[in-house]
Amino acid sequence: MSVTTQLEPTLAFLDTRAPPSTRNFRPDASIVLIGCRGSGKRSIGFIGATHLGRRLITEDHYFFEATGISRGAFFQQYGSQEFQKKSFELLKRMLEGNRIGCVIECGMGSLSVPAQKVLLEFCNTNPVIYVTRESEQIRSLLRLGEEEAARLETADLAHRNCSNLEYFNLFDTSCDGTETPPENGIGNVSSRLKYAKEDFSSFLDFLTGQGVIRSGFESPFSINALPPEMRSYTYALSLRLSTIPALDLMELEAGADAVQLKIDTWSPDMQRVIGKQVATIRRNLGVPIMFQVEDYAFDNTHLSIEEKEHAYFGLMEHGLRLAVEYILVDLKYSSDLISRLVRSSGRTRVIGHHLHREENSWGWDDESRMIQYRRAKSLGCDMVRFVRATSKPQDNDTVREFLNRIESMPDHLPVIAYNVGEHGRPSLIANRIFTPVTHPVMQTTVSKSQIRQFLPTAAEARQARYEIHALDPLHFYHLGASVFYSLSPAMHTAAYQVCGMKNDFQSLKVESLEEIQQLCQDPNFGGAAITQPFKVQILSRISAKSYHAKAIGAANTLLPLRTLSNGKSWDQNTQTLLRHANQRGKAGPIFAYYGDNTDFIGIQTCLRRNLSPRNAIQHSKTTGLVIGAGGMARAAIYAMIQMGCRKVFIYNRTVENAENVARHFNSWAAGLSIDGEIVTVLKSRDVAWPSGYRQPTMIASCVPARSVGNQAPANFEMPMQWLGSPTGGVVVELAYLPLDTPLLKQIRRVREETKQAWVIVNGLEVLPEQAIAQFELMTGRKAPKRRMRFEVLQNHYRYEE
Ligand SMILES: O=C1C[C@@](O)(C(=O)O)C[C@@H](O)[C@@H]1O
Repeated sequence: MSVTTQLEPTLAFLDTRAPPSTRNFRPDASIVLIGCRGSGKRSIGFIGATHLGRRLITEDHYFFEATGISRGAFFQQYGSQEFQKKSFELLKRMLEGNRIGCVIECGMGSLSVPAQKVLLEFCNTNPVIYVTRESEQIRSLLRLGEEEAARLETADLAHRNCSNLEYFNLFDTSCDGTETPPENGIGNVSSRLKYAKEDFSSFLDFLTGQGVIRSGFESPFSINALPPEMRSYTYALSLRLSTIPALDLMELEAGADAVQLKIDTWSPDMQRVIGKQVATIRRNLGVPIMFQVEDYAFDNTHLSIEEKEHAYFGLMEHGLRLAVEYILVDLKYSSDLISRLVRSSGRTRVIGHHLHREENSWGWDDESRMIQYRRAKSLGCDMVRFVRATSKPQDNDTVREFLNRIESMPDHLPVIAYNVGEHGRPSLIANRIFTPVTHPVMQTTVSKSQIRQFLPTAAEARQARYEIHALDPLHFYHLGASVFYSLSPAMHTAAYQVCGMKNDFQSLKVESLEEIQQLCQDPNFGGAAITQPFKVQILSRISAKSYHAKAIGAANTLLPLRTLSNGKSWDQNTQTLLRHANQRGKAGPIFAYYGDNTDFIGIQTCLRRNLSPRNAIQHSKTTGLVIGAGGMARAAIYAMIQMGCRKVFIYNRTVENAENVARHFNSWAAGLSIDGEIVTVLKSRDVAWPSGYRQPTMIASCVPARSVGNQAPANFEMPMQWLGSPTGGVVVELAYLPLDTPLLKQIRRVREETKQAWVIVNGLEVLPEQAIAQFELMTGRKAPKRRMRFEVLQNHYRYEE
């Protein structure tokens, strides 16, 4: 094959058309899914519609509704020509009639040429996502022979040209039974597609732009509230595409804020490889991706300069299709090509990249760099990155001067600037945005690149900031009346160690709010996990609360508010709170507190993960049931409401406490103009399930399974008349001492007897999820989730009687 024919897929695309769309869609634009049979579009569509609360339209169903017969039957009855005509007509109508508010799954109709034209046009206004997955998986799912599979794959490629986005539907280990159940030995009907749910939901959050906007307003200390380039000192783990297969990406979590994915090899058909690795990084590390195509990717290709340029921009287009969060474009390319890329970048932020290799120029004083900065800005780049390969230590001093020059300009762009090479480290440590870092695992298992051997790890970079007192060691606590058995210290301490933080975390038994306040006045106080009986009471000592803590009426996370570096104290303004969030990690006098709630996040994460498609939430029909009336019960009710459930029942031994909780939520809901009573009390265990309501499919038990103080253990078992859901549901047990509570034993029994699909989530599954969110609130850094979950499993046996 000649070089030119090899290049065709990339070149043809770039040369003959304008970018397929600007990828700027209105947030409610309908999302269209296309792809071959077996790619998983239907499940993905279902996940997407549930996540966004939209209507799911499938082409097959639409066809059936319109014609009264299935596509197959229509084909049989009217022949191929008539079928093609009808199919096209209906596809067009389905798309054009549903431009907003839906998730649309296209079936086989999208393979015809006229349909692809319509889809291409749709790309101008709507996300059209090509869903693809591992060829072997499609083959085995559809039981195809080699030839048939090859034919399908070739036909499927046409989908790439009539879509503007691409989603690689990574194999989900929660579906094949190879995964150890999370509840370590208690036995479960494991939920399927739990990773796919998380992956595709975050893909959509990015596309619709909902994530950041919502977080900033609702919880200003959440790490999603500010894009990484606006946070202080962020790290980008540098990964080369070709080395990923040799790595266990799960091992690489270490407090990096992004992954810098360097495309270091090239072949004309590598889209699938890149798609798969982008999906793998997302699933394992869950941080934004910075996509960069290296010049040396083309070293062994014998391409001409022009062909390299085409291949480079072909890969960049592919990065945009995968909706990477950041894309780096080399400023050496022509202004035309760069602005074309910027125009089609949608929500992806474009970083103009400028690399200087020469040793003998004027260091960072060189005017050419300012020229490049201005050019990048005028071309519409969102950020600029300057990298200088140097062997002169004095170059580190001039980086700061260069940055000062830029930062003194009005409306300047965020700028990344550092030296690489033997003497580059001080400038890497001083750089504020996306400092490239490596990981200890890569230093040993993957051959070192010349530059990588001089890169710090995220932990080292952070430690260096402690040395110059830019960060202070802080004290964190777990505070409550009976905290002797908490697993929080183990989880948080392990996470500090992984991330190179010099904090400590201890559990302390406290008797009163005064005692809490006294402890938390220390200038080195970093934050506290608050537990019973203080979750509700603590609100009286908190000046600023997240939207969630306010709505729940309880906080489990207490954070200090200190004087800001600009001398200002605080006000309720979100912008001011974001500034406080950006000062995390520094000690100083405390004058007020901020409260948030992560219990609801833990519960919601577990409910979402484990709710089967048959029990997907329907506003008007789904009901929830919460046992208990403490802070955790409030969080459980809120989690269910946040997921779209509009009717939650509550039962508690002391009815009056349940009534207080119900009153709280009902007046909150009235303020949001939600009609009717959202929370209703079940007054006794003997009452029948209220008529007119479906049986609950989401249940959370928030009562201790052991005795607390002089209270007897709840030993709660569910009245059988409340367990009548024919489709089962999810039961979340919040207690984890003992792990196998009377309720869980009962649910397993019921499951055996009735064969109803009840999924059990035990306390050890929720606990790390709330702690992960809490660590992120407390430190502003991505939590090492795997490590925190591992600590729970390692340590809980110590507390079992
Ligand atoms: O309720 C809990 C559990 C917990 O108190 C623990 O036991 O570690 C930690 C709190 O953050 C959380 O809200």
